[in-house]
Amino acid sequence: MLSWEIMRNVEEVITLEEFENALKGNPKGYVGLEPSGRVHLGTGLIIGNKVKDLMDNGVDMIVFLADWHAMINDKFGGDIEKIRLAGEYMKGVFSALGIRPRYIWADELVSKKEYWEKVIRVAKKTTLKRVKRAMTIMGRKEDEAELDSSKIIYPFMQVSDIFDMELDIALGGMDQRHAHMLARDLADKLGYKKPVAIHTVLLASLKGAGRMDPAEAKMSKSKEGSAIFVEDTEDDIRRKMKKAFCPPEIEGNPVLQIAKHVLFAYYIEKLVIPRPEKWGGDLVINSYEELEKIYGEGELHPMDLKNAVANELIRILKPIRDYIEKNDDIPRALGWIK
Ligand SMILES: Nc1ncnc2c1ncn2[C@@H]1O[C@H](COP(=O)(O)OP(=O)(O)OP(=O)(O)O)[C@@H](O)[C@H]1O
Ligand SMILES: N[C@@H](Cc1ccc(O)cc1)C(=O)O
Repeated sequence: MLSWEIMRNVEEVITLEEFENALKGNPKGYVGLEPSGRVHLGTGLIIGNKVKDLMDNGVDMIVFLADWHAMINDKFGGDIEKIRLAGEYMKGVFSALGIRPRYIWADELVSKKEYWEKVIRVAKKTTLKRVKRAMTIMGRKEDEAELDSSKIIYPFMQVSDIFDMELDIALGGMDQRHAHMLARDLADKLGYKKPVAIHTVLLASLKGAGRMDPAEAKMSKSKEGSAIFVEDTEDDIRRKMKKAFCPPEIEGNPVLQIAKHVLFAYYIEKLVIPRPEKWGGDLVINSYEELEKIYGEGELHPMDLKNAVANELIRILKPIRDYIEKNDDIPRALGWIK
């Protein structure tokens, strides 16, 4: 039986049976990150905490710092030195969050001839149409390879990373499923280990998702105003929350999503909504389900919800802010703080 902890925030597992079997051995899993900049709630607290859940269940977890992939994807204008600094910074942030996995840089894999053999073998078994469709794993649309065809190589590399590290488990948000499905389809054909794919929910942009595809409307560091970063100051968090989209509906409400997938999933058992005595005094909500019910019935004002969520985020993220204040050399070198 899979525990609640291991399944929280997981949208799909392919397949559950393979996952249960893998956990009986000493499975090796990974999640890949482009060390391309700052860490937001999605990467830090949804993915980061899932890495920890898997480690707590005996999975040898690797955080793969995809420096070469970030170069292909034009992060820091393709400046590999800055990308490496950003990777070192991410390690520090994860450690401050209490997440201490093993780290492997893509640079270690690409230095081997056998790695490039895998890239070619994967490409030989993949149609151009399928690899173009897979470009959403790098936050790009199909036609973005028209002017820069190096982008076509990226999905082949991501699949080859999985094969090269002989992984049992590949973790990522729902936006990574094209890579994992391709790896699963090709594993048997090419004689490599077939990974179990675990996909987490995607936190929506603070601006709201509307009817957009969840992968396109996700909280992302590349989309201005969409994200709360784990190192945001108290003022940043309050300002962003104030502006956040918070409709009366539950569906597609980014503030409720943070309450559900970050706060109640990992950090709190009750949410206290501070309210003046004349409006009934503080409201104590004992579960996410209760919050959804009260909010859905219009019994809780969006502004009160936003304030309560902001208060909790400020408290949870305090260790990260303390860490950054003491270790600001990389953010300074990268020009994030002056
Ligand atoms: N909003 C989100 N909610 C949950 N997980 C996310 C979210 N955004 C990204 N992830 C996951 O975090 C991992 C790292 O993603 P990535 O580095 O692309 O994040 P990002 O900040 O959105 O980057 P970029 O904006 O440059 O595409 C991936 O597994 C991805 O699925
Ligand atoms: N495509 C992932 C990063 C990644 C790179 C290489 C991998 O092997 C895995 C993941 C992202 O954009 O977040």
